[in-house]
Amino acid sequence: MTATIPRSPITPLHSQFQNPNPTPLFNPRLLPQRRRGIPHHAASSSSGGGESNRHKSRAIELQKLIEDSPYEFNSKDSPSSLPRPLTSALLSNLATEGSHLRVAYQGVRGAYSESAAEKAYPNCEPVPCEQFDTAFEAVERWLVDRAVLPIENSLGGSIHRNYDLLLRHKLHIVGEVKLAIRHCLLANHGIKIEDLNRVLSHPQALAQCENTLTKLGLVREAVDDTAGAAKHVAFHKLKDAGAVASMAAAKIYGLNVLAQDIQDDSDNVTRFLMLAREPIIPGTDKPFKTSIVFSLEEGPGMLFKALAVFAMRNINLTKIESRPLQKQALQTPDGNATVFPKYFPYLFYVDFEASMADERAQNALGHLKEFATFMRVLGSYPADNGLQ
Ligand SMILES: O=C(O)C(=O)C[C@]1(C(=O)O)C=C[C@@H](O)C=C1
Repeated sequence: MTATIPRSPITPLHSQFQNPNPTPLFNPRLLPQRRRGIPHHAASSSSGGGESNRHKSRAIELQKLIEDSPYEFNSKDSPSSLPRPLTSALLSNLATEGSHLRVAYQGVRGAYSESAAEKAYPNCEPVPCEQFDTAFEAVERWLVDRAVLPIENSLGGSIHRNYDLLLRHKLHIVGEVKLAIRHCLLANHGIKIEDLNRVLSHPQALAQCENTLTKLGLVREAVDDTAGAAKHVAFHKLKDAGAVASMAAAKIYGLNVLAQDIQDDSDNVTRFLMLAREPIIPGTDKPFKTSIVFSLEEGPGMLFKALAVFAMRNINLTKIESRPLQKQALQTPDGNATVFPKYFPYLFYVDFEASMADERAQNALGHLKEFATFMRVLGSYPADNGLQ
């Protein structure tokens, strides 16, 4: 059963954006060229100018970054201070520098995804979105600069919707961030655990607390996000319902914490992807991961053959996910009956531990392309090895 959650006071972005042609928050192509000896291609992607103050200050920030960059030189400089090429370190700093970035996440204030956005881009402005699709669309339409979305959880598994959306949209994975998820059981003040009949939360959160909720005999009700559940319980002053959400959500919505760390395993980690309109330049200066999606002809040993392109180059795979290609039912020519194919066609999503700048990765993908019916690189990005 899905409860209806009232809108946040700061209304989250929803899919039907009002302005069909929103002004880009920062479109490098619209900015004037750099004046002080910066090579054309560097200047065109980094200097300032814009309409709003926010836009201007963003441009100034980026201008300053370029001024501090190894490209800075003037005609009186000695040869040793001639421009040095951009390094991947500089570019990935640009990519992870959070100040003034607007970052879309799914949910309302207090959602784990908001914490993930703040962890990925410190000092960013997190922008709540109603659905995952909305966050993808917000980046594509320049309403925000990045999106941070959950992709898998150590207890609940994959967030399939986001795998499907990665393919449907043209965004690039520019990073990953892992967040420890510690769920609390929240209720209005004065309510005891014994008073509760039901509990509201995001389906992933409910799944991650399966054992505790079963022991308590609570009926689960799925809603869009954990913080939205907390908000609903507080807003409607519910007496028979609690919410599974974060400690942050308890504070924001003024709820009491009835139980802490109710997830089935104390090591509960969600991995989030950082998405942008442009890819980052892959480096080899730190551990990188690459995410791809491909499909194969039906036949014996095809997947084995596909995975062997990595094994034979000693490339470690960190994740494989298969998703049905969404045309499982075929109409007959008369349009009346439905023919089911003998096999469901599948898409395979694979993450591996190598940068696209690594020759082994290029060779592996070149090899895979020889027999894959479709292949796309979703992104090559620094690995988050912080939470293991
Ligand atoms: O509901 C939230 O707070 C979310 O950020 C969503 C979400 C998810 O989709 O997996 C994120 C992290 C947790 O695993 C539980 C829920």
